[in-house]
This record gives sequence, structure tokens and C-alpha cells, in this order.
Amino acid sequence: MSVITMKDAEFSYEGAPVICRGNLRIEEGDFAVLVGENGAGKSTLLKLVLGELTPSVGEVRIFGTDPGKVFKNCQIGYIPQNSIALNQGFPATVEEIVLTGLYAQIGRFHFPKAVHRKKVAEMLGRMGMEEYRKCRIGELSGGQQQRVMLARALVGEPSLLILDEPTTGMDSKSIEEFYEILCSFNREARLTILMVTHGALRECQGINRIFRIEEGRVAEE
Ligand SMILES: Nc1ncnc2c1ncn2[C@@H]1O[C@H](COP(=O)(O)OP(=O)(O)OP(=O)(O)O)[C@@H](O)[C@H]1O
Repeated sequence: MSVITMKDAEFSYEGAPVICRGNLRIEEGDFAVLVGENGAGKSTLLKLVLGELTPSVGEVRIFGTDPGKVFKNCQIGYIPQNSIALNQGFPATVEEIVLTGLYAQIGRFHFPKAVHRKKVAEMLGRMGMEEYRKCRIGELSGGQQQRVMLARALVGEPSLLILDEPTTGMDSKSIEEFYEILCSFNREARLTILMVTHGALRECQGINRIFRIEEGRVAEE
């Protein structure tokens, strides 16, 4: 079964069309990127995939079902646009932030248990960030913050990871390290990835599908 299918989807903001006949099929284990000019509709397409927006025509399915339901069940890890900027001044530690990625397992009104803290420590270890566990997120560099956001997105072991321009504001070495981590999860855990990027694609060796959005249409390159 395909992980994401979008069939003849259309979407407009207050009568202004953004997606016209959006068609996309992403299979398990794909590392897919979505590129396009500023304002082409990349974030809008991701919101349709996440079930935050609903197409006026056509359909979107994740694992063959309704995207909103899948997102609520934490089968999707998501790193939204500008996540680094949103962290500045946020008074939470790295560990607290990554724990929020387990809220479905912990329960909204319960305290985390040792098993949850262990999962967080293991995931931060995979990101090379365990020693920063007790640091406030705003004290870290952009690259480190984005690795924390990745740990938060992956700690619940989702089957699909969606990222919206995750490398904005990161230096080239941090971008390389970030892509290496993504590639290892894609290869070893067969994590399916859909990423919007403006970056140079050659920096990331593991990408196997490239989709371009132009004038509301999505085409594979
Ligand atoms: N909530 C909204 N209400 C009205 N128009 C919107 C809204 N969000 C986005 N748009 C418009 O829809 C179009 C597509 O926006 P979107 O953010 O999806 O593009 P994008 O390709 O992700 O752009 P960027 O690369 O700049 O992030 C743009 O013209 C944008 O101004």
C-alpha cells in the first residue's frame, strides 16, 4: 500500500487557487522532496497531506485512510516551517521538548515514566544531543535545535516523517549532519520521508524522488 496518495486534489484560499489537480504517490521507504518557487504551494500541499486542510475536489490518503486520523495517532512525525525561530525564548529544556513527542503514549494529564525518559535519552543519543538534555532549547545553535526537533518528531516511532524547509538558518556543516541522520533513519528503519526544501539536493545522497510544484500542478522530475 502507498504511504501517501493525492488524487486530482484542488485547493483555493478564498477563491485564489493554489493546488489544481495535485497528484502524488509516495511509497514505503521513499525519501521524497518537494521543490518549487516561493509561494508555489509547497506548505499548502503538506497541510493537505497532514489533514490540516481539506481539498475542495479530489482526495488525499495516508496509509489508505483519512490524514487527520493518522496524524492524531502519531504515525506521522512533523517538523513545521520556522521551527527554529519559534524556539527562541521558549522556556523548556531539550528533554521536556522531546517528551512532548510522546504525549499520545504518556497521556495529556499524566507524568512521564522512566520508560518515556529512556526513549527520549536514546533518541537524543542518536542525534548526538544527549549531553544537552537539561539545556534550554533557545541556548542551542540552529543546527542543534533542529536535531532536537527531529528527536521530538521521531521519538514516537512514526512511519512517516514530514519536514517543511528544515535546514533554513543552518550552516552547511549542520545541514550535512542533519541530512546524514535523515538518511540513516530512511535506510535503517525504512522511514518514509517527505521534505520541502530550498536547499541544494546534491547535499543529500539518500533522496530517491523529486517532485516539483508549478502553477498548482505537481510533477515528478
Ligand atoms: N492562510 C492563507 N490564506 C490566504 N492565502 C494563503 C494562506 N497561506 C498561503 N497563502 C497563499 O497561498 C500561496 C501558496 O502558499 P504556500 O505557503 O503554500 O507556498 P510555499 O511554496 O510553501 O511558499 P514558500 O516557499 O514561500 O514557503 C501563496 O500565494 C500564499 O500567499
